Amino acid sequence: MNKQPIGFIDSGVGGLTVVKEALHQLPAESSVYLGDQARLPYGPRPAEQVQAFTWQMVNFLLKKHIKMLVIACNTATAAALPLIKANLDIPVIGVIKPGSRAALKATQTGHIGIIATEGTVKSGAYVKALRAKAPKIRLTSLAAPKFVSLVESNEAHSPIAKRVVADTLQPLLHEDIDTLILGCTHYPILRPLIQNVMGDQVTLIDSGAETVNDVSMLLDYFDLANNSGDTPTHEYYTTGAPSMFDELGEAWLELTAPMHAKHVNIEGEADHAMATVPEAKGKTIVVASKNQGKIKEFKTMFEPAGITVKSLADFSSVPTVDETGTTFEENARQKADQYAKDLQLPVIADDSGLMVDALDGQPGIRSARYAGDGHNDAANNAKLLAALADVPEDDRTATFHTTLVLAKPDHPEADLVVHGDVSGLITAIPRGTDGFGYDPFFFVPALGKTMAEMTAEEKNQISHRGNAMRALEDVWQTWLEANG
Ligand SMILES: O=c1nc[nH]c2c1ncn2[C@H]1C[C@H](O)[C@@H](COP(=O)(O)OP(=O)(O)OP(=O)(O)O)O1
Ligand SMILES: [Mg+2]
Repeated sequence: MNKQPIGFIDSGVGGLTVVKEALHQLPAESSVYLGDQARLPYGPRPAEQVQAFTWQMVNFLLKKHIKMLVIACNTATAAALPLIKANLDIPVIGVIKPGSRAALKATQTGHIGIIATEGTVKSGAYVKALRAKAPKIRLTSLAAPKFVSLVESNEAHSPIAKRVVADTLQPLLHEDIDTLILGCTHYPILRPLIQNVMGDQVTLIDSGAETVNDVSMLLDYFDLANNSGDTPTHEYYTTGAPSMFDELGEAWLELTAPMHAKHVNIEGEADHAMATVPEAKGKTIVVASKNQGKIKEFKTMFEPAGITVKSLADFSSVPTVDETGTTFEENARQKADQYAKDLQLPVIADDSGLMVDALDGQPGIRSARYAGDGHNDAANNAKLLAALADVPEDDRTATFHTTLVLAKPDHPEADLVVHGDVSGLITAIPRGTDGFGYDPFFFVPALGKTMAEMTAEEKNQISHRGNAMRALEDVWQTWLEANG
């Protein structure tokens, strides 16, 4: 789960056709949009220049901490997608492959038309993408260079637009194409005119809208979707005049509130890949644990800050540290100090457990070994249920506790130590399938759920581990930085 925005770039307002579909299909996602209207159109420009301009847009959006980049412009996708993809460590999506896929799905006759800017047509990107999947497919490409300026000058509904669209598409009418790819994200704004000229028998493919299917799938695949429940935010930037952008944007996105795009100058941005992108990149912390449930939770907490999280699973030869202490803190310190020494890396250790009031605080520091040595959540849970069999619902109060110790190699005196708790009730029947350990039995009244019924984010918001991390606030980042 990730609340950061998705970034969209285009030469102008065309990419808003992709945003429109994203608002519809992915209403929980935040977005940041940049249109390079000052340097539009991109279509007639040499590929090297489109690459340089695209990098400037990308470098601007990276500072907005985007979690994914959509190149919502066919010309930029054709010129720069592989380059940008190879240099960023966030998912990067172009509009050409999704459009091609949808066209192959739609065609019955096996003859597809493509209208696009000169740059896109010249690149052969659609032909390549379509032939890679269907070598024998018949393709007819046509450059429609005037369409972009019609849209950008807000002429899409004028009689001039009607004439230009009819004249431009003339050569396609003698072809027996049954599917036409709108290979520029500006073109869907002219869709009714294009459909009218081509006739109802021709299926129009909106490359940008198709792209949102890929965005949606990749959010799931990389576990990046925003399921925080927070209201999403949408920011719009243009290198041109915001008033024009707002007018076109509000109409196209059918916004009820004013748009307020901001003007930006991106000419000072690097026109190539930056050596270092997000801050804190390259910082690594080792979760000194073998418990996959804990490791996953720490990843959710650290990774949005650009920290690489490793665990003992990545260092199979490191000797196991026994928990011989009599308190959570002693155990957490033992684990943190020894693993930091052995690995010569900064580590975070967690010693945690469940304290049930009706059992005088048991199983406590023995939570992992409650039903005997070895880690067996099922046996531990079974023993807990048996121990509470005669305890009425209201008396089944309990507390989860954690002590976290962050240790630097060979400097135990500099350890950071924090504690966190959460109270709840032990249920008589397990509920939910997420989480780990005692989660299916730990009911949190405030949320009306057991911890195994919560998303990772929900659990972090209220859990002992989340509370302990919050107690460290920004300190841990400075601490980690100082580790070199
Ligand atoms: O959020 C939690 N949700 C459910 N159960 C939890 C949680 N937090 C701790 N627990 C349970 C698991 C284990 O039975 C014991 C911790 O024992 P503890 O020694 O700290 O961890 P562990 O042996 O599983 O892994 P390791 O020592 O490698 O970090 O408390
Ligand atoms: Mg343990």
